Amino acid sequence: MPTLISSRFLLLVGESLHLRRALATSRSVLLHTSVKCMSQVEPNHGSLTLSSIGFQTETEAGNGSAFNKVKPFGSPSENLKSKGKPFDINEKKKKAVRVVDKQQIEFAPFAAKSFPELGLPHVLIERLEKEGFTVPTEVQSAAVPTILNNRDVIIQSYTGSGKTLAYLLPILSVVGPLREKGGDDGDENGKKLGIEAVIVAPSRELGMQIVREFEKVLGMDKRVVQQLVGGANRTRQEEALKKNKPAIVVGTPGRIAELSASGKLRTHGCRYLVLDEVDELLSFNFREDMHRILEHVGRKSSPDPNSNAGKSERQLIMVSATVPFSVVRAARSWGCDPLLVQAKKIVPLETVSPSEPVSLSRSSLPSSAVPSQAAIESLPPALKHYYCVTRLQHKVDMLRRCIHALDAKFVIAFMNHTKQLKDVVFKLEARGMKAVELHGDLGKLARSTTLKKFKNGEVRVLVTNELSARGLDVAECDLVVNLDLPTDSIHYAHRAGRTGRLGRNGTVLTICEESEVFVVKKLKKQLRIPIASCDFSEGKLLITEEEETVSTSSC
Ligand SMILES: Nc1ncnc2c1ncn2[C@@H]1O[C@H](COP(=O)(O)OP(=O)(O)OP(=O)(O)O)[C@@H](O)[C@H]1O
Repeated sequence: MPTLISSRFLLLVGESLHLRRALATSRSVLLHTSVKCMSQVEPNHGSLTLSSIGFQTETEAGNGSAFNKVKPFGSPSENLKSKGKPFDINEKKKKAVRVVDKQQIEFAPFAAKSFPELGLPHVLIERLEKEGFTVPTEVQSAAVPTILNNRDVIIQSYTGSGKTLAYLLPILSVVGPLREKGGDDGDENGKKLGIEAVIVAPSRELGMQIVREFEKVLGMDKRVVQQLVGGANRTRQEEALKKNKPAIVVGTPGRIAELSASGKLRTHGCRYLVLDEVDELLSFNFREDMHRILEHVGRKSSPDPNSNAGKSERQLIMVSATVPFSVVRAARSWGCDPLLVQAKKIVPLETVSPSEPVSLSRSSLPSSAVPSQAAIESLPPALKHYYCVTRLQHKVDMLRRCIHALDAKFVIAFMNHTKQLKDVVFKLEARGMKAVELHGDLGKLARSTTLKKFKNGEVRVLVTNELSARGLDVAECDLVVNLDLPTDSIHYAHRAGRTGRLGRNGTVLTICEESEVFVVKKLKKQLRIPIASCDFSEGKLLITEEEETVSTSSC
């Protein structure tokens, strides 16, 4: 349904882009060579510097074995080996019991290229090194040069693969104090250029997280980036815009549209418009605000409303782990000859058809598989998926037993209804497990304090709703639990993606009632992943059901 609505919205918003198309044709020749080179790059995990990204290797942990040789129980490869084995129901509960190892790295998504090879300014590379970013991820390696080539893009790669830096770095190469010509953030005459990049995200948390990522790279002058999220004091944001004259603003659709309509935020001369979690931004809720943003950001007003002459060269960057066809259609409508950029592939959007929204390698898929195709693409490869069955009233107890059995340290538990979160927190706390609730009804301050407590390890379990399913980046999160079933495979994938970030291992457990097992089996089929049935007994994870065949023929 949201997809349908979004597409209708797109048709309404449709705009002519003759000017940009003409310009893009000329520059596409330039791009061709680089795209060709990039698509030949093979990943080389040997170039990864683990210590630079804060991983602890098995060797460091005293195990003595190389981290990349570890194949933990239930890993995708191991589970696939069992495919086709007949499942003997009598063998139930007799399976070997193994404690799942913590935070191992199964598959690190790092590219063979280095940051200097991507064409970034020297001063920016120095900053990255200072912050411990030494090796770009595959999607960064593909996206950075493409964006630097002025192309409109959709960036699609699985959750936790570094999509934020993939657009942030090329923007900072052109905008702000680390840009190519260095010096200050003004033009040649030292005059401020106004807002040059607008980044839109669907939630305050995600907006704030993006600002932090910018600040991590910028380091020094925090006034370059201004946060414009809803729920925060609007007058203060207006004052900061006036005083600091930021080059980049990051915010939620409502607040950006509101400030734009009131004339306090002038974005007509803006060069970049980024839509992060674009599929979510296309939902009905954001329709009017997004309409305003798309019509005004980077659009110079012209005396003749039918003329494109006054329109500026805004570059459109759309980002998400899940790219359904509605996003492809949106990009075609708003962008100028956009490209689809994935970890190892860059293709023109024109070549993407409705039956194969983002993956050209899976062209044999029937159109009935399309809705879950976007979700399949978004799942980090190193996740392990389980489900266990219990009665409704025992779900929290099962959650607690699971946390103990896996010795999980950073747990995100998802529920569907805000009202129930408090009750779960209360039950966990009553059993001595520190927990906290996070949802949209909390004020901005309460939300950021809660997140801080979770991130710094003060609380072990974050009990939350769909609000946290997208974008939330807590590197150490080692367990995601569905206390309520997600509504579909896309929601499952985004929830699951809160763990297994940047190649780390992670576990996803769905706790359901007997009557809901068929939904889990449906998810398993749609996502083409093994979701093993399990139980928790004597502090251990027990696999209670052999994996059924998981079709990978088209993957
Ligand atoms: N090249 C890199 N080296 C080390 N760490 C990196 C690199 N790129 C990104 N990271 C870190 O990886 C984490 C995940 O990145 P990010 O949040 O951008 O992922 P994502 O693909 O946008 O995930 P999601 O789809 O869930 O929003 C962040 O903490 C980020 O700082």
